[in-house]
Amino acid sequence: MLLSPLLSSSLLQQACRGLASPAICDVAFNSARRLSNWATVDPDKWDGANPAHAQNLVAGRWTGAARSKTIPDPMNGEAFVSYPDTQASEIDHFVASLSACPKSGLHNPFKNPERYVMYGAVCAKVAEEMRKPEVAGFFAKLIQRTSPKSWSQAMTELVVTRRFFENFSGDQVRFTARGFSVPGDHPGQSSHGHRWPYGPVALITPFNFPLEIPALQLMGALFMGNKPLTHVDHRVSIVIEQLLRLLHHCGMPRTDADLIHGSGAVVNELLLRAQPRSTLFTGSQRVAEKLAVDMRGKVFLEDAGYDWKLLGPDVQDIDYVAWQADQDAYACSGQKCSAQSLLLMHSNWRKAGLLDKLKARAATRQLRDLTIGPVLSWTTGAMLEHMDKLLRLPGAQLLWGGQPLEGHSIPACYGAIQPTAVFVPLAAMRDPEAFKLVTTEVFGPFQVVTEYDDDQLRAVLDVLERMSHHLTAAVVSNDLPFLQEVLAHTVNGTTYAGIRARTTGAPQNHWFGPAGDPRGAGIGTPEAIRLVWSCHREVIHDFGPCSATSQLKQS
Ligand SMILES: NC(=O)c1ccc[n+]([C@@H]2O[C@H](COP(=O)([O-])OP(=O)(O)OC[C@H]3O[C@@H](n4cnc5c(N)ncnc54)[C@H](O)[C@@H]3O)[C@@H](O)[C@H]2O)c1
Repeated sequence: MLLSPLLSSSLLQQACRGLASPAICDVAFNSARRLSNWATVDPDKWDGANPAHAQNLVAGRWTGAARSKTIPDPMNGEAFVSYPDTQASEIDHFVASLSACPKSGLHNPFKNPERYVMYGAVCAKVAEEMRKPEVAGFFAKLIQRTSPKSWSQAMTELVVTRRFFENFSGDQVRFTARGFSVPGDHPGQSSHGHRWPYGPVALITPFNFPLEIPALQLMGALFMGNKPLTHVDHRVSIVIEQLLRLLHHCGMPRTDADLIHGSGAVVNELLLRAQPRSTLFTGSQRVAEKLAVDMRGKVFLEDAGYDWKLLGPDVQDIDYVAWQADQDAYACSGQKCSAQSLLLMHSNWRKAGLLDKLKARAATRQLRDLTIGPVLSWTTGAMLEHMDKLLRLPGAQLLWGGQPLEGHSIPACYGAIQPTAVFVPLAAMRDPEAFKLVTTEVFGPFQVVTEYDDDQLRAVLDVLERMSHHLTAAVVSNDLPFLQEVLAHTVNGTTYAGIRARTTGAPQNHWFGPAGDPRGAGIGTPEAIRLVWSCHREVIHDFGPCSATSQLKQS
């Protein structure tokens, strides 16, 4: 694959101009001048010579730390963000701020109910701001600079976030906190189920969706009356900081949420000391399992994504299916927790030429427009080493890719490889070690492809049964008995079914989260918010009258 020789901020401008409408691009690069004074980053002048300076937020005050660290620009290695490198010795304020929130929360159905309405108004105002092209462009640019992805992917993240704010405008926050009542046994008695806050809570999210994931979870926590301590991966946390500044501008009380930049280890120490009553963690399986132990089970988890797509026997709309498969595997350089990691195709699809179509699509991805780009949590060497191990399995072969990207200045701490696919025969996956290797999540532009015949559906279902994580899945078929069979024997929390099925997408209008684990969280919808950010409290009203007969009946 031939790549453009220079990659820096001008490359990002090309990336934007390559895909967005001209009007949106112009505002994206002239946004800072027209933003209100809440923003502290100017995307027009943001580079190593003019780095952004991130700040922590604690008890309503923006603060720093004794030391600071810098983040390399993923496109050229220039130190383009400095952030407070908060040490364990500096977390007292955070502990005190979180501890100041009572278990009954900042609001609940009996306390400060006007705050439900207030958050509906804040959402309406934020949505209004995000509809302004200069604000949309500002956030899309921040997303693209910190977690490089094509302009259309960055803009989609902004749009999903904006629609979420639209969804929860007006009375929708209080409707989300809706309870129920059941008539009692005698006059004056009725039982009422309420959605109750946990009070002090924590929220930890990764780098790949710097705006959408923390924004949706942060707001869910706030809607239900909690006080969240927020931590987003330090490589991208400048984005949520800017959103918090916009939220304050739109009327959110400054003391409602805290933000800590910096290392996960310090946040771990902070959680141990502050003991939030619930923690939502989105990120790797390794950290998820550690926090589950450290927090004695008081966690909701959205962890590793090893997601599969099963192409049924009925070949149709092959160009659409190829386009969707390419998007699912390689958009955002494969750094979506919902990315297609394993493609299981019925042999009819191979015969119809699907692999050639997929290979041709992968070859059109370019660094120039960020349809392929830096990988933030795997180095080039680690991804290629993993590929080599897979290629040593019996019958394995490289389908496409498998080379480092060339002609760029992406720093060596990050990865950069071509969109890659390795074929592994279904039979090879019977071996437990091979299965472990095949189902290791590579958080980059990497997928495993396999093939099955009519008489091998059981073997396919066995592979799916043996997987440990069940986030997204796609069953690409309009063959109803086939769909029925597969859906009946699988468990993924977000499963797409039908010829248009995908593994990625995660818009604000449907549940997104794993299934098959009682700790599994969800994001975005009223049901997800109720599950993750509130618990059930039953209040039984029993006001009387207390007649002599009712005393007799009880004895
Ligand atoms: N299931 C989902 O919805 C979802 C969504 C996005 C990403 N992911 C997963 O995230 C992973 C990619 O992100 P990563 O590898 O950078 O994740 P990671 O687990 O290393 O980091 C995630 C977050 O945890 C923090 N952290 C790290 N160690 C910590 C500790 N000991 N205590 C508290 N916080 C700590 C980090 O600072 C970061 O904010 C992939 O596995 C991907 O599938 C899952």
